[in-house]
Amino acid sequence: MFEVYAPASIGNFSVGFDALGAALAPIDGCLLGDVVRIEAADEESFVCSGQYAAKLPSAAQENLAYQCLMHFRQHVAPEMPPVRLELKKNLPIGSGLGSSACSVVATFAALDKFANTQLSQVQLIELMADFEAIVSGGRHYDNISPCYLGGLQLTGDLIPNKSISLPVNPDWYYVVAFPGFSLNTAKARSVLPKEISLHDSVEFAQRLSAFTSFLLTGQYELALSIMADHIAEPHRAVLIDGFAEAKVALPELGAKAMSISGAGPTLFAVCTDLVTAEQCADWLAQNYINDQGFCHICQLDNLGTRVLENGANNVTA
Ligand SMILES: Nc1ncnc2c1ncn2[C@@H]1O[C@H](COP(=O)(O)OP(=O)(O)O)[C@@H](O)[C@H]1O
Ligand SMILES: N[C@@H](CCOP(=O)(O)O)C(=O)O
Repeated sequence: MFEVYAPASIGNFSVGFDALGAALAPIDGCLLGDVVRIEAADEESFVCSGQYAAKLPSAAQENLAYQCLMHFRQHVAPEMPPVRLELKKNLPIGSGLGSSACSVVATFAALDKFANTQLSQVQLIELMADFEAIVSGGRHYDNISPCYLGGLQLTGDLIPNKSISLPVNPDWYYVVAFPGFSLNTAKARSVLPKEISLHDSVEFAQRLSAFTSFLLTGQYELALSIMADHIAEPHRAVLIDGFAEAKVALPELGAKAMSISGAGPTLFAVCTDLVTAEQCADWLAQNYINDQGFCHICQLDNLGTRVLENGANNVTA
C-alpha cells in the first residue's frame, strides 16, 4: 500500500493563459491537494473519501479518478492485479485550484508506480491532459504539468517534453483565497472570446515571453511589473463576486500582482515579503471568503506529485 499526493496549482499564472501554472505549498506545512491510496486487493474497488467527496457525483463512473483507473486497466496495463483505489478528495470542486487535475494526476501517478509501467513524462502528461479535458471544456496543461512536476511550468503541446520549468524568486509568497463558492471551469471558459485581435495576440506573446525572459535572467522585479492578464480576467471578473474590490484593495496593501487563479473563483496575490502576504491574507479572510472558504499563504511546491512517506494526516484545505 502507498499514498500519492498531488498539489493544488494556479493555472494561467496571470500572464500565461492555458500555458503557465504553479504548484502550491502552504507555508504552514499543511498539504493542499488530493491523495490517492492504492493497494492490491482480491477484487477491484474504488472509494472516494475526504472533505469534498460529497460534492462529487456519487456514481463511481462519474468520478475522474475511477475513469482514469478504468482507462489504465483497459489500455495501459491489462495485466495489473485488482486494486483498491481510494481518492481522498481534499480540494474543493470548481475552485480554480486545479482540483480535477489533482485527482487525475494523483491517480495516474499512483497507477504507474503500482503497475510499474514506467510511462515517460510525455506519455503521462498527455494521458493526464486527456482526462482533465473531459470536464474542463478544453485541453490545457497549465494545471496538469505543475501539479505533476512541481514549481512554475511553461507548458503546452509545442514544448518538447510538454513543459519547461521556470525559476522564481524564492522570497515570493502567493496568497490564495477560495471564497467558498464554486465556478465551473467549462462555464468560465465559455465566456471567453473565441478569437482575439492581432494587437491582443502580439501583446500576449510579448508579455509572456518578456515575463519568462525576466525570470530566466533573474530580473524578478521587472517580471512582477508586467504581470497582468488581459486575455481571460476581463471576461471572468464579472462572474466572481468580490473580485473588483480585491483588485483595488490587494495592490493598495502592497501585493505586486493579483489575478484569478485558473478559471476562478480562487484569487491569488503575489507578495515579496511575508508581512504584506499576511496583510493580504487577512483582508481576503475578512472581505472575500465565506464560512466555506479558506485562505493560505504559499510558496511554490517544488516537489510536485510524490509518494507520502508518513501518511496524509496533515492534509487540509
Ligand atoms: N475527482 C474529481 N475531482 C474533481 N472534479 C471531478 C472529479 N470527478 C468528476 N469531477 C467533475 O468534474 C468537474 C470539475 O469541475 P471544474 O470546474 O473543472 O473543477 P476544477 O476547476 O476545480 O478542476 C465537476 O463537474 C466535477 O463533478
Ligand atoms: N487555463 C485554464 C485553467 C483552469 O484552472 P481550474 O483550476 O479553474 O480548473 C483556464 O483558465 O480555463
